[in-house]
Amino acid sequence: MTTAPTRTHGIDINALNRDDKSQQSGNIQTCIKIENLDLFYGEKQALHNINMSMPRKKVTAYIGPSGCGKSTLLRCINRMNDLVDGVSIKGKILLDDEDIYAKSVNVSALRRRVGMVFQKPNPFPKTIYENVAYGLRIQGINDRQILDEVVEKSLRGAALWDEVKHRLNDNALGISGGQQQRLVIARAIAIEPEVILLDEPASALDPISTLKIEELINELKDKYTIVIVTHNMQQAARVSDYTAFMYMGELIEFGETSELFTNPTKKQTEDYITGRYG
Ligand SMILES: Nc1ncnc2c1ncn2[C@@H]1O[C@H](COP(=O)(O)OP(=O)(O)OP(=O)(O)O)[C@@H](O)[C@H]1O
Repeated sequence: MTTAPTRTHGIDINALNRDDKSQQSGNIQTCIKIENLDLFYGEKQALHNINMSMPRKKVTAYIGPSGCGKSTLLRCINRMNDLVDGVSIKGKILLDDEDIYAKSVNVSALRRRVGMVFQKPNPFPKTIYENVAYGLRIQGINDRQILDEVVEKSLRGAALWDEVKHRLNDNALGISGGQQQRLVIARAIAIEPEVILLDEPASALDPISTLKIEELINELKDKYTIVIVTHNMQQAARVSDYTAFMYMGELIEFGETSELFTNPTKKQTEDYITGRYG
């Protein structure tokens, strides 16, 4: 009889993020479905026929070597690539069964449903309070009581409240990088999105701040569908339920993180996770 190994390819299998309850129930709903997606920057094709279904209230990680298209694919989910000159996109992305590239879609409304956090924390040069209240204010909500409640709830949701509750009127640029990144997450959740896109959210942070972001991701997935781009395979293994491995603009393999890291079906995936290239 063989015993399952506890470490494979440098990844601690026991540390893999597992959600036994939902897997046992088999009750996994799709939140985002990508169908036959091609993306071109001018003449150059950066994404080739991507197909995947990302489950609701789970964390999906995109991994792969530099330049393979992870950020490009992530940015398609809230149409951030629309802002890049010369981009053309074919195929579909369905959010709750609605094509987000349909002509009728209001892109601002889409971006309220699909929040995004970037690699480098980007708080506005305003107070901590006003950073979190920002999304409500631009919707015309100025009622102090409502704003107070949302600011507190969002900062608590981003695991930052206790650290900043006495300095809400301080400039957000004066807090640490790790705190700024949690503040940006608080700003994103204040408008109650359905999906949160995280583009290497911890790569500019120290190990303790990184750990806090990872713990936060674990808490946030109770409420939100999360997609994270990471260079760090250990991080993907720790925080995600599903992992997509990309290579040269193609989706090579997508599946449960615990499976993909321990039992990849494609040789390219195995080569990457064992450090043979990338
Ligand atoms: N705005 C742009 N204009 C032209 N080409 C671009 C643009 N953004 C990305 N690319 C190209 O598209 C390909 C995919 O880039 P992308 O940034 O999505 O990869 P990535 O996997 O996220 O890389 P990294 O891990 O280095 O951030 C690369 O060849 C890149 O040079």
